[in-house]
Amino acid sequence: QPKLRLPPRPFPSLPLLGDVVHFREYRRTLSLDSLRKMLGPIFTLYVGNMPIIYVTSAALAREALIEKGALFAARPRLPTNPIFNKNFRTISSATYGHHWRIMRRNLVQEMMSISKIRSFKTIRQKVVDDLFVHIATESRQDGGFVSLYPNLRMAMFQLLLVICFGFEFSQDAAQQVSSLIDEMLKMALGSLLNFFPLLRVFSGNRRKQLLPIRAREVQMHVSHIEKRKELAKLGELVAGSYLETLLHMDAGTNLSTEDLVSLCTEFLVGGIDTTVTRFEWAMACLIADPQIQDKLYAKIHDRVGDRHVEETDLPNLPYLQAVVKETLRLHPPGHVLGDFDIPTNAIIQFHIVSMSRDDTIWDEPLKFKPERFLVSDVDITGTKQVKMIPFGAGSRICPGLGLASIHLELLIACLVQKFSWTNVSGNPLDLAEKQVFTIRLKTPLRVLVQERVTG
Ligand code: HEM
Repeated sequence: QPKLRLPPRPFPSLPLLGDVVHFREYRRTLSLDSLRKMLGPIFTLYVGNMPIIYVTSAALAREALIEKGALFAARPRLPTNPIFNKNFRTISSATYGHHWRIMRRNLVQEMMSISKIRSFKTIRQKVVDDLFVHIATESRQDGGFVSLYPNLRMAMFQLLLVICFGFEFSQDAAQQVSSLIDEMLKMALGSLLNFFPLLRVFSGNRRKQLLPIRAREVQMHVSHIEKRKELAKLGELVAGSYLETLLHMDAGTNLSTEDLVSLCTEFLVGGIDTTVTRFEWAMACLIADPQIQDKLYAKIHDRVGDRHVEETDLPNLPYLQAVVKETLRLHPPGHVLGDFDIPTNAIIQFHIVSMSRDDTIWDEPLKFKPERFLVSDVDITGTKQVKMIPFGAGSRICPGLGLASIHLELLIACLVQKFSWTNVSGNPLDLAEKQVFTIRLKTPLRVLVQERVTG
């Protein structure tokens, strides 16, 4: 192999191990941020014999993702991927090519149009009403306290399962899907096999662990597909589900039952944890700064009065939209965006928090300040400029952006309108982060809620 001219690196790495022995040191003293200050906006770290190139500047991200988008639209074929993604047939794992294009087009055109998103309004309202009941019941039973994350996650499962399969799930059935997806995510993420080719002699063991989980996933979703068939005969389906669009796709697409299973799981994984954890961050920031929470409540009240917030109110609530954007800026779902194949065996990662917390772009970048979005119009898709790209940018930008924005805005508006949220621990709210698929709060929110008196 010709010697690569790679971006600078902090240490000479050890044979076979790469920089891995330095990782504890990085974590203790050298954050990626300090490496950026030391080495510049692009640098290389080695894990095993694989170079990982970190891009931390908005300008370089724009050049790569927008100006040279096609080059960065590929995805690496990591050895842990094929089982859960059915040989790279899902949208997120597919190679940039024909299959990816038609599957993505189906998702965007058939599920993400404004009219389609609105068509699920009734089910969203029902999920919000059920959530109110759960929160009120839990707070009565627990001295006014509520654990937000589990309530929110269950609500989001109930919602996305209907949009995905076209019928309502009982709490138990939704819980079963949620537990299996948790198990899959734990097994699929962060495998050392991806980075240390020598360890691949052990990949047989890993397959043995993954295959039974995959078998349960297939069995579970096949039973959902069968149930959908039965309900269709009885005329009892919610029209327009994701599964329905997949079943109506051109026969030339050749989707097998296993493909359908993987695509439905992808829809749920893509749409649930990303949104729920952003929601938890938003609430944490509103609780940590009661003045912002009060201001948001007042803006909602000014606009809608004592009736419930409805989806048609959302475009008229700019401060709510600013709260959502500020949450996505300060707490995007991951610190790095995707792994992109570039020539040779290198992986390139876009370190998106470096951009959205960059003090040359943002005034007081670490402060939660929704007002910043009221004075300037920031494009969060990266099309006009890259300042923050929580949904990615370029050809592989998140296709669920519109749906996720409605879910976040609606849930925050409804919960802030209905309840006031307080931290009564006497200590400042702990906003430390941890990564579990997405970045979430290390200490889950358990806070005091009080129903607001209206009228
Ligand atoms: C707050 C919520 C969400 C955030 C922050 C988010 C963020 C992201 C990000 C950063 C990517 C990777 C982009 C890349 O690799 O360049 C992505 C991809 C994707 N997301 Fe989302 N997402 C959210 C909600 C959703 C929803 C609601 C759905 C669908 C129901 C969804 C489906 C997908 C899919 C299918 C991909 C793969 C796209 C491709 O590779 O072409 N996401 N998302």
